[in-house]
Amino acid sequence: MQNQDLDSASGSKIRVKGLTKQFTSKGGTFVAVDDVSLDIPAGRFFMIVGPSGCGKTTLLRMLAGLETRTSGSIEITRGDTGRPVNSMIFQGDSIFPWMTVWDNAAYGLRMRGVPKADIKETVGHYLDRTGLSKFAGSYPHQLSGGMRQRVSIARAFANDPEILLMDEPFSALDEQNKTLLQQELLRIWDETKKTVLFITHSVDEAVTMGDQIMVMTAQPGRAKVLIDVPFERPRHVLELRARPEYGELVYQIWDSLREEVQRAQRVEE
Ligand SMILES: Nc1ncnc2c1ncn2[C@@H]1O[C@H](COP(=O)(O)OP(=O)(O)OP(=O)(O)O)[C@@H](O)[C@H]1O
Repeated sequence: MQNQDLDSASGSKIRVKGLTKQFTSKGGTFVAVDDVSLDIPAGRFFMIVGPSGCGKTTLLRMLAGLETRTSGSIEITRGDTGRPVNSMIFQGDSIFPWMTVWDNAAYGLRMRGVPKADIKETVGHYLDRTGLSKFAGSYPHQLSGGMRQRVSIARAFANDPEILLMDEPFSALDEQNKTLLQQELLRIWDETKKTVLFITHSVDEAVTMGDQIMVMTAQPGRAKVLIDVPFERPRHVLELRARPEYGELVYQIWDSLREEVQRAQRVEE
């Protein structure tokens, strides 16, 4: 099933209605994502938090067109510029191990036949913004995990998609690297204001990065609550986390998430 194009006059970048996904396994049929509806305007940094197994990745994969949907609709606004609809960044390595940093970052643009001079300018810009210029000729195995995720970020932004889909991109990183990459992503995002859907397990990450947070229920994954994040941009990660209002919002979201995490644990037991 193809995702449909959305009329740009509607003001929505992504509109999802009644999205549902059932999987069938040996044990029978179960509902992974249940009747999720979303209306996300262009330029929103939209976060999805929920307990393990609640269908976050399945939801993102349906938006990326990598997973069919059982019912419901997905509409995404597209310009007529030939840009890709989406770029994805995963938790693990989403870059090609046999390509240099430069070639990884340039991949999407080359595939689209973008003129060489434009590729040079765009890739040079994003390698600079991610601190990778010196490593342009390196291969992924020569880089740390944090640097490999920077390559993914550079590639995704260089690709200039309509929307960016991120599935726990920093969850495998240590705390220091995670904080650094969150700050870098915020800085790069501020320049482009792309529409982002970002999955995380971390309430802190959701509040630090997002404009709006959807908390999902334990399986079957439904939209439990939508919470606006009122903090101004540009954001400084550490300064933001020191603010009392930040702690209050984290607490409020945890309150909503706690019973879902407990419910998910009971399902697993
Ligand atoms: N291809 C598949 N076939 C059968 N079941 C699947 C498939 N993909 C996912 N599932 C199941 O659907 C449910 C939701 O999975 P999903 O990966 O979307 O959850 P998640 O919220 O992203 O989990 P986590 O936070 O642990 O990554 C899980 O029970 C998972 O086992």
